[in-house]
Amino acid sequence: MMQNKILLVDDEPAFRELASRWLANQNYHVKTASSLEEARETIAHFDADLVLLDLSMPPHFDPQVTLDSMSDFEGRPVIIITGHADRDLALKAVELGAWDFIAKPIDPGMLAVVVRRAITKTTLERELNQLKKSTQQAQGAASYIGHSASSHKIRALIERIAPTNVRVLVTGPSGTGKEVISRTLHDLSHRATKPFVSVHCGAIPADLLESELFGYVKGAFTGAEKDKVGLLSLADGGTLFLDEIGEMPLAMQVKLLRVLQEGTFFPVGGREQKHIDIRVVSATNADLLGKVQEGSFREDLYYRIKGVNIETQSLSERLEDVPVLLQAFLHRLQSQQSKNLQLSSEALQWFRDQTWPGNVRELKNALESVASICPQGRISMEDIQLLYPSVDRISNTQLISDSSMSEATLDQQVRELEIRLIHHALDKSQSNRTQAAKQLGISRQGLIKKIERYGL
Ligand SMILES: Nc1ncnc2c1ncn2[C@@H]1O[C@H](COP(=O)(O)OP(=O)(O)OP(=O)(O)O)[C@@H](O)[C@H]1O
Repeated sequence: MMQNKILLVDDEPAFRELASRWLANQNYHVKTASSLEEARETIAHFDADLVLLDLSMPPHFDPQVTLDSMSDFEGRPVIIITGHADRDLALKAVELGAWDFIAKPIDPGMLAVVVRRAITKTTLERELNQLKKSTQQAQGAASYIGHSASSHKIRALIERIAPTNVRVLVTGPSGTGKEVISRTLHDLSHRATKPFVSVHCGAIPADLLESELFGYVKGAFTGAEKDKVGLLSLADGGTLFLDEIGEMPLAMQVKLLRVLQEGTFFPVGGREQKHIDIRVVSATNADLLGKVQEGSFREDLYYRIKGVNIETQSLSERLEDVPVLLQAFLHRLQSQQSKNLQLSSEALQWFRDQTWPGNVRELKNALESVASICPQGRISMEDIQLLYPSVDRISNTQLISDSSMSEATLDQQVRELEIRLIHHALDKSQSNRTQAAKQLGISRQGLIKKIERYGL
């Protein structure tokens, strides 16, 4: 059976010796440290399931310093060892996230119970995380939905690069799933159980961005009444998602470059250098190279963040994704609203016929709005017309059954019908021939030939 690992941190040699021998007899693998510094070094290569931490440690013998150091053992339960006089501090430690405390002189029976409970908790949490990870891995990049060749390619790329540490730049129009891609890269990586921290570089005012990212120390500026941990530290071990990176102010770009080069930074007003281990995934809908050329984005930073580039396409260039996206969103809505939702064939056609300049975000919002006002489960054109009063109700089926054609020959009818369908598709796609061809289910070349043949 696998032995659980315990790190015992205490400056009293006799206590270390006795307690570690006793725990080893209980079949735990124990390592000891006599100072906080030694504890930090040990934990770097000894993946302890539990830390037993004396509250008063050299060189400071200041319990507050020990409490501050608890973040070094993050992800593992910490049991505080106290003298009787430290009871209030021990309670404070529990408030700050310690699993429990135990007072000296230690009762071995009590120690056994507290240690076993804490280890059971870590083991269960690890199993749960493992289970989540294997479910996610089994699904692969399925959360990025789409049937088009471009969507298949994106999923394949995500699955290939997610397990690596390579930096990724996701580019493409707004609402095309850049954040979905970034999140999936994280979920399929070995960092999945650590945080995914998303920073919208354009939404945070330039003068606040530095303190938001790097954090600050008490007194760094007016109003800094206590230390604040920045987003970079919160993302430690996980993924930092820099959304709209093209909007990052130039002064901040220099500072970010240093973090990416050295993996270190100073909180605002602080002297203690922080080390972080993050994977950076950035996204933009701007032309970043264009920004480099015009001087508003640093070239060195561009090459630092670029790593692998994943490029999304606008929805109008991959209209074949619309039905499968609708189906997935309907499915999600169904489980949220616990009502059976369906699209009538006319409604489905309407969704397929739109150009969706806001891409998947707009498609999803439109579906959600229409579904929310649909009285029964079946979404019809009446529901759509309530929200989109200018909707053109001419559907392809109606075009085909137009009675004014019934007297003409079959060839003439086909010609008339084709001309009307082509006009309809060109109107809908604002004369974009590629999109119109897709809507009609023919190649672009085929459409151009028909346009020439009919003199349109
Ligand atoms: N391929 C997709 N599969 C599943 N959901 C998608 C897909 N593309 C977009 N979405 C959904 O569309 C919405 C917008 O997606 P997302 O925020 O990832 O786009 P974005 O490209 O990052 O947009 P922006 O550039 O405006 O930040 C979200 O609700 C997301 O779930």
